[in-house]
Amino acid sequence: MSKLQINSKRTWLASVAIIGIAATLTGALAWTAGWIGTRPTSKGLVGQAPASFPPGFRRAHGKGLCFVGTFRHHQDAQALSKARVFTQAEVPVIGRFSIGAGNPHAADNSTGTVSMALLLTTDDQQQWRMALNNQPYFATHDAEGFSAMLKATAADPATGQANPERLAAFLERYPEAKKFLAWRAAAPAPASFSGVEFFGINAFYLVDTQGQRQAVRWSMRSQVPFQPLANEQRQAAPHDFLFDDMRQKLAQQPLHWDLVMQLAQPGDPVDDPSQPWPQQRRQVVAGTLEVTQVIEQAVGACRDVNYDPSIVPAGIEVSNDPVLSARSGAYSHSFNLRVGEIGHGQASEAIGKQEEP
Ligand code: HEM
Repeated sequence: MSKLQINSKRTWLASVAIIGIAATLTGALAWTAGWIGTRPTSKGLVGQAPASFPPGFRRAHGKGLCFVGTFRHHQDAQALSKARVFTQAEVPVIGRFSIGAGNPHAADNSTGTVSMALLLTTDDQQQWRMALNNQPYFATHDAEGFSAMLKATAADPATGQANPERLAAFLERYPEAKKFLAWRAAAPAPASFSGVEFFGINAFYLVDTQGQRQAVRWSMRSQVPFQPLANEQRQAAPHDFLFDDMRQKLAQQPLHWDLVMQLAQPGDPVDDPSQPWPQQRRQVVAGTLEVTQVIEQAVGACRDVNYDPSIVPAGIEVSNDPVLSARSGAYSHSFNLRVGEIGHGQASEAIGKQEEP
């Protein structure tokens, strides 16, 4: 056996190489875990949400109402995708209406964001999960931009307004956000979930029986007209007006939304959710959702669902949109936290149980 020569050049070179490899691996681990650098992690993204709410609730969109319904495909969808949802006559749906606020006790007029989440399960146990908002596109091209926008538009405690310098610095880095902020300022608030069009925002691919892939973005377009709410009415609206309206409407009759696929053309930006495709792109109605009943979220099946939009069945594929993968990580982190709190008996309110005396 040869002896280790401490003073030899080879030994030193080998030591330097080993230290270098160890440092690179440690750095990579620290970066992946989010200990160093500015890359957003799931923990960091969820950490942006207000934290002082009761345990067991979603870290974003905490206030919600479960619903059940049925999805029925339209024939036109079959040419685009081989997914089982487009051949099975009726697919059961577990859904959720929510508002954008994190606080499960927020007033319904506290945010302009209203949302729909869907879980479709076909008879072969494949699932398609979606989480859609009333905004037609995302503010920024990546998830860092989402965090940066929350900080840049937060009210300065001294003035009650966004800090103009911080906002200008954000817009210099994310100029695409200007059109989103303008849209948000002008968009009429909804008087009801029932007339809202909900957008999936991120792009996906539909895959047909021949393996052909078509990039699409989808929305759930209501079959009843949008009802806008004037500012003064909105200020005076009761605390739970949006959810109470759904409880009342669905006690009378079902509501319907069409699943609309917008088809990209070559050159349309597939992986940037801040860039909507031209209005005139072909649209295909792929099916209709019938919502029949709402159930309170503390006891409804939607409570323990993680509506991760990257869970899609065969016949649908995710795109490389970085916001889609960031969402998947953030939802899973939020889900693990809230289900952990329920599992540890810390979340009596979230599961509708009285506190033990
Ligand atoms: C970087 C971007 C985003 C982040 C970090 C983020 C974060 C989150 C988190 C943490 C939750 C709670 C998940 C749970 O506990 O189950 C959530 C829920 C939700 N998000 Fe996002 N989100 C992002 C983008 C979007 C976009 C683009 C949309 C719309 C297309 C959207 C729509 C929703 C909806 C509808 C829910 C409620 C789902 C439910 O009812 O369970 N989010 N989001």
